[in-house]
Amino acid sequence: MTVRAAVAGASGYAGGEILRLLLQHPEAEIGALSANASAGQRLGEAQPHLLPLADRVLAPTTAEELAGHDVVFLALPHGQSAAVAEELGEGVLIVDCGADFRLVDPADWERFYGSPHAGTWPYGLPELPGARDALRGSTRVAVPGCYPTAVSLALFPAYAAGQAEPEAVITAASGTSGAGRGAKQRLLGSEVMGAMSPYGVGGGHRHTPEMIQNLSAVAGERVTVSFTPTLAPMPRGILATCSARARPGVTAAGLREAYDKALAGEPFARLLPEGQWPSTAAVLGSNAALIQVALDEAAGRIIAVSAIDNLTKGTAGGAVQSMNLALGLPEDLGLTTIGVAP
Ligand SMILES: NC(=O)C1=CN([C@@H]2O[C@H](COP(=O)(O)OP(=O)(O)OC[C@H]3O[C@@H](n4cnc5c(N)ncnc54)[C@H](OP(=O)(O)O)[C@@H]3O)[C@@H](O)[C@H]2O)C=CC1
Ligand SMILES: CC(=O)N[C@@H](CCC(=O)OP(=O)(O)O)C(=O)O
Repeated sequence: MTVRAAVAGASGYAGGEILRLLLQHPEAEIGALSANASAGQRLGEAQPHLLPLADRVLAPTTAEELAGHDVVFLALPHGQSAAVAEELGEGVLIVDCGADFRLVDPADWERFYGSPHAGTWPYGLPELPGARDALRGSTRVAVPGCYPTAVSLALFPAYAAGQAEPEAVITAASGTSGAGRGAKQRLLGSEVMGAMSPYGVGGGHRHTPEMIQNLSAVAGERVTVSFTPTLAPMPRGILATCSARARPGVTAAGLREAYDKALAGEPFARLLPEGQWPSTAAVLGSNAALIQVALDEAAGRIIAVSAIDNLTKGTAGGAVQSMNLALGLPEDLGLTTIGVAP
């Protein structure tokens, strides 16, 4: 089965990572590549690491350029996907890496993104209960945000087993590529190198409602989330440290059993051996999510930590994994858990 794929936003970080993965996917054939201000340029100017595509010229992002493919990946700024998707119509698989179709509640969308809600598509985190079945055969996929990917994978086993109280406190460090390519003052080398800094503190980060949505669906009750993101001086990677009060009677052995059960057979979400903790260095360029959990008995809290590559499992790898499911291909086709180290 040959899958002809177009990538809109091919000059960006997410688009570049999708192309890196598609170049290694045995069934993918790369069709149209589009961008905005860089339309007309060679892809090699924006993505010098993608040598086989270096001479391909970026087209403008229009429905005409993106038509005639089996799958269209949208790696565009928030709010740009809905119009393109509507013009492409039914009958083509659209995998949206933006936030436009992730949230169920329009009020959440309007509050955090400030525009009318476009709708809700099947959510591209197959590891969550029920998500894999919803993705099979779907023609639409909403790829999760990078932080919600890391956090949901770290905590859902505790909520699925009814072991955590419905309040989670999360701190996550992200590499700077999470912010995309656009110039932003807080991302200047002189600001980022040698420093770690929080942002979006106090419930203001737009990924908070997405985490609440995911964890509440698994818990069967509303889970509150206090989320503090921090920017780390590295290009890629997220390390999420998540904590929730343990329900009475939870033991370290019972907690580990719950994680073992929830992650059994998962090709990419892995519970590490006891005593070994996740590190972003171990997932560089890999689609793996490494997870570890402990019970802090003195504090009565569950501590779950996950590491992902924000551009791979956190975006493009999750997008390709979901594409495979939607098209009936083996879920792990073209994806790897082998990282690059040191
Ligand atoms: N970076 C990450 O870790 C993650 C990103 N995502 C999502 O992926 C999407 C892309 O992010 P990212 O690659 O980081 O961003 P970048 O800023 O690196 O890239 C944005 C891309 O969109 C294009 N573009 C910009 N404005 C428009 C427009 N008005 N119409 C059409 N195309 C446009 C740009 O083209 P040009 O270069 O020509 O301006 C570029 O190709 C976002 O929705 C982001 O939320 C999701 C999860 C994680
Ligand atoms: C470091 C950094 O700035 N990260 C981005 C999150 C990137 C991401 O995954 O989010 P979306 O797909 O929702 O844009 C941020 O905090 O806004």
